[in-house]
Amino acid sequence: MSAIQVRSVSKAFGSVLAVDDISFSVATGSTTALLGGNGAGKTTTLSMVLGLLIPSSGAVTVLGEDMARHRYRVLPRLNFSSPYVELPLRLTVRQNLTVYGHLYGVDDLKGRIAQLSEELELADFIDRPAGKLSAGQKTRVGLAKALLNQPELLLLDEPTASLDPDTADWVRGYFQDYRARTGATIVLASHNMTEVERMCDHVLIMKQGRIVDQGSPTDLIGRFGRDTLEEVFLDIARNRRHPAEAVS
Ligand SMILES: Nc1ncnc2c1ncn2[C@@H]1O[C@H](COP(=O)(O)OP(=O)(O)OP(=O)(O)O)[C@@H](O)[C@H]1O
Repeated sequence: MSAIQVRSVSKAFGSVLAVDDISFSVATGSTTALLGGNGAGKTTTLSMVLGLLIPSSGAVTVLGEDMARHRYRVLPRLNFSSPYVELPLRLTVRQNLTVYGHLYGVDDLKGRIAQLSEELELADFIDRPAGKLSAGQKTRVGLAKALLNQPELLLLDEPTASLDPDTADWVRGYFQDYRARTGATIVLASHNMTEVERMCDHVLIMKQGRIVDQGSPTDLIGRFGRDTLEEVFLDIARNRRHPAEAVS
């Protein structure tokens, strides 16, 4: 079964068509990447999957539920992190996690926060206001918030943005382990192609609101006659669509 099915979905903001008639599905238990240049429509797509934005047309099914009709049934089973969503800045990290934990109805919330604090190394700043954290510390708190309810579906918008290479590497390993342990489905939007090659079984490439290519990293690299996903990304961004054109 698919964890996500998106069928003929478009989203317009006034005259801007941010997402233009896309269809795709995400296999349960997979890690899928949503790639594309700035403004390609990735965040808009993730927001529609989360039910934060309503499509202008088309249908989104998440964990078997139609998001237009039953999104409240499915919201407790998913979660997300985004560097663009600020947590309340005056609340401490612990207070923030407590508020979100109550919203998600987490059992043994104190224990869960202690566990995440240890796993994501939040102890040094857990009683500091969220507004007084470094960018990398905020990212880690956002990831802890996203894991509070042990989601079956995790949507990650640039999960390693602002993290130093060592912490970013550790976070990637953490999510791979989380998926292996829980069978969760992960969808991530990322500009880091090495991260995508390491973590993802499937890649959806967006450009100007449309899905222009998809496949496993190995499949895409092979079809474009390239060595890395970064080179494939550049070929697509620069309209060098065929392997024969791509070798220059
Ligand atoms: N609320 C909004 N009102 C008007 N236009 C919007 C709105 N949100 C997004 N857009 C436009 O929709 C298009 C897609 O934006 P989106 O944020 O989905 O892209 P993205 O692929 O996530 O880009 P980035 O990599 O820069 O984060 C862009 O042209 C953007 O300017």
